Amino acid sequence: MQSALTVEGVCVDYGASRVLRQINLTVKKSEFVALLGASGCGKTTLLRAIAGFVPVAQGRIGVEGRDITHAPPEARGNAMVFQSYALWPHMTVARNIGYGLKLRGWAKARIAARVVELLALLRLDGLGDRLPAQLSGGQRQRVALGRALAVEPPLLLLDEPMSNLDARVRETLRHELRALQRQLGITAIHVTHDREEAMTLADRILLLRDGVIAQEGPPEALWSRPASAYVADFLGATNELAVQAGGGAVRGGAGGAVAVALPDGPARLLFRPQEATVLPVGEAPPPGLVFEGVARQVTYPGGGFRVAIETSGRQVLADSAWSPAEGSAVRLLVPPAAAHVFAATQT
Ligand SMILES: Nc1ncnc2c1ncn2[C@@H]1O[C@H](COP(=O)(O)OP(=O)(O)OP(=O)(O)O)[C@@H](O)[C@H]1O
Repeated sequence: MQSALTVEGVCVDYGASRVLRQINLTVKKSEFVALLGASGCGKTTLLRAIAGFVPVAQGRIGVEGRDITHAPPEARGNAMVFQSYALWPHMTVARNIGYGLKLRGWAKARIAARVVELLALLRLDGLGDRLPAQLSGGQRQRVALGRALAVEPPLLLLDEPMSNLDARVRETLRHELRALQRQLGITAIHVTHDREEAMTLADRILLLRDGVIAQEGPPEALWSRPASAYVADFLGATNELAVQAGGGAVRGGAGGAVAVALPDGPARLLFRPQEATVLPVGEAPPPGLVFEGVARQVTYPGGGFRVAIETSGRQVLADSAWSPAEGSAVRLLVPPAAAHVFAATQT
């Protein structure tokens, strides 16, 4: 099947500095791809290159088989939704949504019917006559989405569309957007620096680091099989300990079976606090990497305890069903599936 979007070996420069290097991306029809990464990694630049606002220094961009590498933005047919909504302030909601259709020469009655349909789809029924200033942030962003969807673009480009909204509205809109995208079979590229947003919305995540792809794949793959310590850390494995084959870490489980394969030489172990456990010293540990440590601080964020453990000269966090006394000896268990191990030489 023809791809909705192909990005091949794309490089982008701002003056003398290259901010995107050799980016390859193929997006299937109806697929939702999130461009994720830390501030300055180049995700907005990539979206803007796809939209046609930023010239491509090298490589090729194709939409539905057409080469659009050098086409002006208006000739690409994409729709874009911005962080700032960018609605016409003097136009009603209905006129904002119908604007693109009017430009395409649709008859009034046909536009009106389509607008009613979109208002219902976006849960904006009855708000068609309001001005943007008379709406909440979440409603404004739905109008912006409606305006973008009205023209049934081959590609919907979303540039941090939820970052101006408060956490609860963002979460609701996230689920609505996902449902809408599935229902309408829209192909979308979504820029975000919010890991959870990317995980919830996307079929596939492209994680960028300093202008190159750090890893690409479905959310579960990045989460459970990060390709590097950088990706693991970005996806929440913020605890780090040094390990060595045959060194500091004790293997747990029956007969001390090797539960986690360690590379030769020094290695970095990364893991998420919520996937580690705290055990009393006397208890035989289940399989995993086990570290002897001291509980330094115990907090109760809700649902269970979170313990700061000092081990091997470092402090790490782990969740715990029980509350160890501060200053007492404990064991930290990192189960096999939670242990992300990388050679220390890798960056
Ligand atoms: N117009 C510009 N001129 C020169 N350099 C730019 C320009 N726009 C962005 N940059 C630089 O290009 C790099 C990538 O920027 P980009 O905006 O794509 O990052 P981003 O991942 O979207 O970050 P953020 O999440 O902060 O928006 C950064 O180092 C940035 O400083």
